[in-house]
Amino acid sequence: MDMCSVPGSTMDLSIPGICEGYLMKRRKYPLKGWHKRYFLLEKGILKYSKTQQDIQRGKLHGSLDVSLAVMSINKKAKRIDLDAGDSLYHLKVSYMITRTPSMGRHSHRAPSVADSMAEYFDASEVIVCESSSEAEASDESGLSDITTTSTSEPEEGHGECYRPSCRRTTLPAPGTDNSHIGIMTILYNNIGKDLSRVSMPVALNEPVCLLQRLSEELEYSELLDIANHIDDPYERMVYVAAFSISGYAWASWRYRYKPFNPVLGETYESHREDRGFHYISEQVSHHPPISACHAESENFTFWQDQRWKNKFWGKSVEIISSGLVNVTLPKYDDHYEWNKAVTCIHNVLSQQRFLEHYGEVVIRNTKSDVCTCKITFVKSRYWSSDNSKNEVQGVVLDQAGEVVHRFGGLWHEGIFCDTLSTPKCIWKPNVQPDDHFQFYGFSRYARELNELTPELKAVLPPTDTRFRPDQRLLEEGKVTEADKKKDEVEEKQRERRKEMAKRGEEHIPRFFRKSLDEAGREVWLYNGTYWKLRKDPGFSNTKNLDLW
Ligand SMILES: CC(C)CCC[C@@H](C)[C@H]1CC[C@H]2[C@@H]3CC=C4C[C@@H](O)CC[C@]4(C)[C@H]3CC[C@]12C
Repeated sequence: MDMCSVPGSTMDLSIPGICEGYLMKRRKYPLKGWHKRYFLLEKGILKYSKTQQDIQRGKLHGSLDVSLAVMSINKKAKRIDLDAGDSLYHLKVSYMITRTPSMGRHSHRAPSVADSMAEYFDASEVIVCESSSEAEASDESGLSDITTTSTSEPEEGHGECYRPSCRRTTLPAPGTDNSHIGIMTILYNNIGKDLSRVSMPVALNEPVCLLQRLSEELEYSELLDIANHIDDPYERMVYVAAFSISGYAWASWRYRYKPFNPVLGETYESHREDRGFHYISEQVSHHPPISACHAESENFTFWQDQRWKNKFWGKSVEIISSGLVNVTLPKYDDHYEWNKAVTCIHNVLSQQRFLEHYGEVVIRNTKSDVCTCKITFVKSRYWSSDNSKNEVQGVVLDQAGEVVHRFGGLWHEGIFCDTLSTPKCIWKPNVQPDDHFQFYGFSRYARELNELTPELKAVLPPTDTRFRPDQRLLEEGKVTEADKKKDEVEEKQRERRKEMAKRGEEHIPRFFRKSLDEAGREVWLYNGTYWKLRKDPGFSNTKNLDLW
């Protein structure tokens, strides 16, 4: 693609001239499509605006230092991808002219697709929602309405204890510093390989696995308990939406370690009497990795199968999940389903790493079309101040598409809705423990996930993550031993696969079965046997997989 050629020889080492002209720039997530922008590349700095006049007037929409970005050319799509670490750009050529300082301006413009496309303003790309300011989301006065079970103080003198306060509040050992580990080197040594097959040093791990992380999406299950008692369908939707957003809050603290990949057949249960639900999950496929889960309570059922793809852009990784989340509320016979936002690990190779969610999440009630909900996780603009970070905005729409409720806030700070009869904060994350940095950025809830009490030990199947030895060693701070064990666990998994292949057998998950949903998508559904078997005859009396 001859985008910018300085007349003369290819060996011309003189300072390149200014390149300028119109390019098509992919619109910010989630708004698909392209819009035309005027770009100017001078001394390695790429600036852009809506028009040439705007550039001249210094009215920039953005600028970036190309020498610090990773550029990749997608010939087939005729696209240039620029990963600046803090943000990702996708550009397409429509027409570009070259101007060297000595040349006059060639301001001819070729007709292009750009002309036929609708014009959009960057600023109006997001739904403007008055109620979503940071100030309001963190307005203490509005917060008294939230009911949280997890922050309530324990009652004194309580006999049998399953209150959150009786669970452990810290981990046996703090996390070790892993900043010295060269992820670059690991990647270079594995060029061309499927990264999910590359064994990473355990020091990059946190002592929970993806099945446990999936269960963290239920940390704010009280929002569903509330939703199951709201007669008004629009208001009910607001609470379901807040629940879907609450599952993203961990990202502002959990960017330094990666969870363990569950081995095929690994299970994880979470029996939360204090919260009124029981959760079961299983790794049902290894390549591609798929984790299925199912939770039940008096007030809701919750299930999903998590499958995702990674896109590495040079500095950042985008994680695109394809499974849908499902929630039913028995009182109103509702069945909600929604997609997931994209999670981006910015600057994945460096210490400036941070996570961002963006994209549009649509919640539908498959049992009724009274209302739908659209949530936008706003992609932050790198040139704007920090307060646009982590913004999320949503609307509940009626059948005619009219807005009934608006809500918004920041996914790491809280969600406020001012269209309810009493405007209020719908959700606010629990306060992080003071020492969270030392302990992998774990919330109180996350610290409880891998706890193995004697009572649990007696009833869990041996495939439960809590028995996974390498993860346990890491939790205890024994990194060297954990590393060795991790190799063994992975080797054992490979052996098992080989054996099965030899026998021509296919792995059959134990608690989930493959099925098709109404839209014909492949889904994994709970087969209803886990809690029954646990009770009778008990997992110590059943045949279980030997995973480690
Ligand atoms: C190189 C390493 C140490 C950097 C840390 C990477 C961390 C931040 C990455 C590794 C694996 C990632 C997870 C992989 C899969 C999913 C499922 C998706 O539906 C939501 C995001 C989520 C939960 C990702 C969040 C970010 C994550 C935890």
